[in-house]
Amino acid sequence: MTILNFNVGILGHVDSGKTSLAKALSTVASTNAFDKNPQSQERGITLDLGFSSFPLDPPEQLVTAGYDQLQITLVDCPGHASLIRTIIGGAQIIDMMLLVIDIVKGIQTQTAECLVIGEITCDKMLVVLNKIDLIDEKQRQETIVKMTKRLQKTFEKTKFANSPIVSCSASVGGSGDEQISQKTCNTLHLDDLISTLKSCIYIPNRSADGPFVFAVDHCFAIKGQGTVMTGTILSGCVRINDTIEITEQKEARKVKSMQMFRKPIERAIQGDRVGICVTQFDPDKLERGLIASVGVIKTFYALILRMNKVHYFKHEIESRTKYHITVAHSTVMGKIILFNNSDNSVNEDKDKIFDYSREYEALDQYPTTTDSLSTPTPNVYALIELETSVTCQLNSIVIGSRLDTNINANVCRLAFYGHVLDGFTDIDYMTKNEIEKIRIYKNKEKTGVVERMVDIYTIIGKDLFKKETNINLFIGCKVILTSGEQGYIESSFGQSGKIKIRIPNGLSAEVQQMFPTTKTKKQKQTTAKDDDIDHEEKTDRRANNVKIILKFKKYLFSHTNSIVQ
Ligand SMILES: Nc1nc2c(ncn2[C@@H]2O[C@H](COP(=O)(O)OP(=O)(O)OP(=O)(O)O)[C@@H](O)[C@H]2O)c(=O)[nH]1
Repeated sequence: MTILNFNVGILGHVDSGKTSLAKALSTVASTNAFDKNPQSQERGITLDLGFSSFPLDPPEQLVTAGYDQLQITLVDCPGHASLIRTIIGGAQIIDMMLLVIDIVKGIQTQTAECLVIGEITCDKMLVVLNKIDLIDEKQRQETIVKMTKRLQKTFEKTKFANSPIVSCSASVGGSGDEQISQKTCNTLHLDDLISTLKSCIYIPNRSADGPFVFAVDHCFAIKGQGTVMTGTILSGCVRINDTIEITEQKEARKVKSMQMFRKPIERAIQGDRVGICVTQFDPDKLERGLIASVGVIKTFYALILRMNKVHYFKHEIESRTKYHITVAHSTVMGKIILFNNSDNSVNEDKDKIFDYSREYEALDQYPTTTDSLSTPTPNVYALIELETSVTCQLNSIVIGSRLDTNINANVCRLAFYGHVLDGFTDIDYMTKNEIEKIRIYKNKEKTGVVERMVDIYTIIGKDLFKKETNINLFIGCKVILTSGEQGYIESSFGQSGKIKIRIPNGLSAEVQQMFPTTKTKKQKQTTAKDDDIDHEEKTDRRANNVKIILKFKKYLFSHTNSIVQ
């Protein structure tokens, strides 16, 4: 028997009827489905992901592909704005989205955010106009047609143009803890919904190959059995007796038994929703997270992404700004540094990911940082320094958001999205090897002035560095004078950030005229009058302003001092 488990996320604004719809459609509920959590019941809102399922007759193309059963797993996501982290985590495991819209209210703030999450995480959407029972029967059809047209216009601009829109009433009546078997039948048009859903089913990627990675959404103990972790297999396959690693804890355990919606199973593959039972693991140690084949998942302290801006985000994405970074089921703070790929050969080939660790012949070929991103732009990359490490696999979806924005502000809080290309796995990621691993620099320019000439080959420069700058890092760096001469920094001079610059070809006669040479002891014993003149001249000459320009590249990470020219 080959079963395809197809994961359908139910997303939408708070109170649009997502949980009611999940209840109306499902025949099997998993542990936390339908707001069973006591806090959910108290507050009357969904606080966590709820999983439930129902079977469907497999459509023709599935049968042809060798599946004889189709199981739809519904992932009921919370709608409340403050729970967007959970929604993002849930959306990353779905094959298709059901976007629930209250027909009376139309598109609301979280409807729009859910649309963005859907655009980032999945390819198909089915829109459900819910609560049609609230519209007087005489006006119902007309209202449905009007709302459908309005939504079609909105979706035209998204990747979900031409998505089917169905209307229904999911209300099952009664309180939140009501069992499915007790549902009353005041639902409307659910059959239409189910047949449209069926027409949207496609054959998703389901491969048993590759490393086993499993996104855990709940973890609990069962007396006499062990600890059960429920979740969705993101890649690979798992069998009873396989050794798996609970990644954050770095603890390895053997799979004792497995269930898929209460039926024992021996083996499960990518896309399946299963409960995995292990022994001697304290369930309090894991709430959400990843388990995987040993050594597959890494803990990253910094991530490198290929990323893009969310179209609806009203502000610029600014380098050196902090965002909420959601990867897998974690949301942490991270500082983003944007960089561009200046390697033209890659720009031409969209699918080619440039090698940010390669050596380039000329320094201007290195990727360099950009300050901000105001519109969605291809070929933008980001380095994200995380405040708390995250555990994820390469290629995971990352969403950057400003969840601190006032939730009543009616604006999209999702700022950018991308995929993890690489990352730094060691807390000590500033080691030499790691610096070598990623060669991304920002262009810097410093300007100073010539204070005086020591001899025609040597000048003293100032205003280039602060007193506290470690000038040793810049020794040997090339500088250019605005009068045309080239030179290099030979050493620091004194304690106030001044530098001695060597001009191998010597200063031009014109520049020599401009600056007094350093006085010898003898010269210093001049009269006070002479000294006054000299001082006056110095000021005048400095007004001519021969500037010293130092161009260099500073390594991208904020806490490293590595520079190149
Ligand atoms: N009249 C009517 N009420 C509905 C319908 N669907 C849901 N409701 C009611 O709307 C309220 C919210 O329903 P839920 O299913 O909890 O909505 P939700 O979108 O899951 O809510 P959150 O998860 O908290 O965002 C409940 O009182 C439901 O009984 C419907 O089709 N018609």
